[in-house]
Amino acid sequence: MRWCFTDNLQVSVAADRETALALLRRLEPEVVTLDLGLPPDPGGSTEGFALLEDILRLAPMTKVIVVTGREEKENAVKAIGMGAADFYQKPVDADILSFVVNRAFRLAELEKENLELASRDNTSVKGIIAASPQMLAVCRTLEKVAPTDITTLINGETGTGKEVLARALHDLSPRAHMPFAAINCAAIPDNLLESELFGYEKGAFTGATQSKKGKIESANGGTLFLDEIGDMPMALQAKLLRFLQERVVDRVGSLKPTPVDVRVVCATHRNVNELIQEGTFREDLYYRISEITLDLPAVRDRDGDALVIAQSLLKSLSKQLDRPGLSFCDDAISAIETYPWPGNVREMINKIKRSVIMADGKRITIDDLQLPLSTDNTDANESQLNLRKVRENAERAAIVQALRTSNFNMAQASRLLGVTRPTLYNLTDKYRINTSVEAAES
Ligand SMILES: Nc1ncnc2c1ncn2[C@@H]1O[C@H](COP(=O)(O)OP(=O)(O)OP(=O)(O)O)[C@@H](O)[C@H]1O
Repeated sequence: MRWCFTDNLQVSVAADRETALALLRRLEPEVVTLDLGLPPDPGGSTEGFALLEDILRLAPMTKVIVVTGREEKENAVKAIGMGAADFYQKPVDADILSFVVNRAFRLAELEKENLELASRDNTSVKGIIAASPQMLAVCRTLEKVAPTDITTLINGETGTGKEVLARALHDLSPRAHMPFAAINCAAIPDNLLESELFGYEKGAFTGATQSKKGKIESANGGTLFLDEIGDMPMALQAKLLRFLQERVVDRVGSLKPTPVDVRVVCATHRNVNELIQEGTFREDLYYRISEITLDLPAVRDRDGDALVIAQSLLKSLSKQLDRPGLSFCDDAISAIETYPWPGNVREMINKIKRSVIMADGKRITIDDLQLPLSTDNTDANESQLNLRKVRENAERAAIVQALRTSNFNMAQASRLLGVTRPTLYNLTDKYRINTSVEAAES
């Protein structure tokens, strides 16, 4: 088969599964052509499929082209289903095979470029510090939803940033220059919520000496944020539903409906489906408010975000409290990474504020943070492609850890790692490590 390919391709040939895997580990080929008929089952396909599975497990980016016999359409379909990039039927035709192989190289190249772009990607949503894939996905959805007028429901535990997200939806919308009015439905007594939301006319009740606009009207042209919508009393839910359907408000004590143009964003930490089952939330209202739902993950479910948010909060809070030059000690870093943060970002703000005030020296300890000592010993030993990958992963992890420990100070991090600053810059370029906390904040 060697002669099918042009001189600019390096071709290595393996006659069995073991040799093929050894070559895969040593050479990390971008493209593999795989004949399913391998010994000890040259007439069948079991060994070929086993090898396909091994290759895709060890090096999932490899483009595998399965070479099958003329009558083996089923095998070709099965291989593609397992993750092969393409298939090719024997007998070998040099032109067609080199075309298929070149196409696979192009695909590999495009995927690599894509991955690079994605790894550079970061949230650019104002007020949201995040670097985890989970939050970046939320931010991408938010950017798509923001310019529309669609009624959006944000679900998330307390302190996850639902209000921050609602403001971002407003700021990224054409309504950004108009008002953003927020009301917390759980914080206002039931008997006052109606007049707060819908406003009232003079004389509507004792003490109503003047008419007053409600929150809905004050958001006219902009965005109305209804926080803790799950806590809205049933009687008001009917009135809100009418507003959402007809886009007019009836002030308390008025017979004349007023048209209002607002985009509505709601949020809750409660499970609305359960509330519907219990009979405390109207199902028809739920469908109205959840044209799109955004599920905000808890901090513990965002890979790597806890420390990124903590470092950024430390920076802003130490500035605010006039305690410059503070950083977390190693134990504190591990504790931040492993603590489950039940109160999410709000709890983080409180704990870090306390630690900034309490720290005796320049290093913040777990006691300052009032966090338990981490007992985590991660690094589940996954099968890795080869020693170079193991080294690279370890090297990358050590650099990231040193940068975090030194609060992204390159000079300090290079001292911790025992390398020169230019070497550290080369390494962060090589592993495309973001060297500024600000990049995750912007
Ligand atoms: N990703 C984030 N980056 C930076 N700050 C954040 C982030 N998420 C939340 N915050 C901050 O955490 C605090 C709590 O956020 P927010 O009030 O939006 O949470 P919430 O989910 O609406 O909480 P609740 O359910 O209790 O109303 C705010 O001070 C907010 O600025």
